[in-house]
Amino acid sequence: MNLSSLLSNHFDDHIETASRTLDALGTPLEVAIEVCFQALTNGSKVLACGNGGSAADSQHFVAELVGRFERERLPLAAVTLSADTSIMTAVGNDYGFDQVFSRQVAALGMPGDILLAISTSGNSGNVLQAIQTAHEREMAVIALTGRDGGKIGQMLYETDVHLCVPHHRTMRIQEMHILLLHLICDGIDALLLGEPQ
Ligand SMILES: O=C(CO)[C@@H](O)[C@H](O)[C@H](O)[C@H](O)COP(=O)(O)O
Ligand SMILES: [Zn+2]
Repeated sequence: MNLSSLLSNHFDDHIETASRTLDALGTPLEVAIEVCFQALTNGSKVLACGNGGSAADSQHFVAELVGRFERERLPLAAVTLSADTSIMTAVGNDYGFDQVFSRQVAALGMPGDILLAISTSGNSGNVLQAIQTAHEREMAVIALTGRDGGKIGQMLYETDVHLCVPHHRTMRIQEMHILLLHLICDGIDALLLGEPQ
């Protein structure tokens, strides 16, 4: 086992994937920033969800909106749907795991709000149900996926934003997702505060 070549292959693949992601997703990423900016400055909010590493990513993103990213600004309205263990266990236990996010979207989501849905496969049942409920609530959806976008890619509306990372490995897709989420934060700050000095 040559660890050094294993690691260097990862770095090479990461860099190459970042470049392909910019080519593939630069335009929809700009749209995602505009959609978030419009909603957050119009009194609407972002609800974010995902499983496993994507649950952590949704919390990370929400923390940067409610707290701050790099510069001082007003707090922005965002809630993660994967952090409340009482809701997760009660809804999971009483209604099924597929409803742990959709139930919260039904409770909190208003027309004009945004659902930020994260799934590397695009096939997690609870994320699919959250998107369906968001559509019923007249919310816009920003979906972060990978591979071929899975079932999420097939259920999004034209007005939604799909950021599908062009890679097949979960780890690499997640690495690009956190980059995309940081760039959404930076883009929102640029629209709110102007270009960084
Ligand atoms: O972080 C990782 C793997 O890097 C895992 O925790 C991963 O997020 C979990 O297996 C998720 O359940 C995968 O769900 P999804 O991305 O396919 O929606
Ligand atoms: Zn992981």
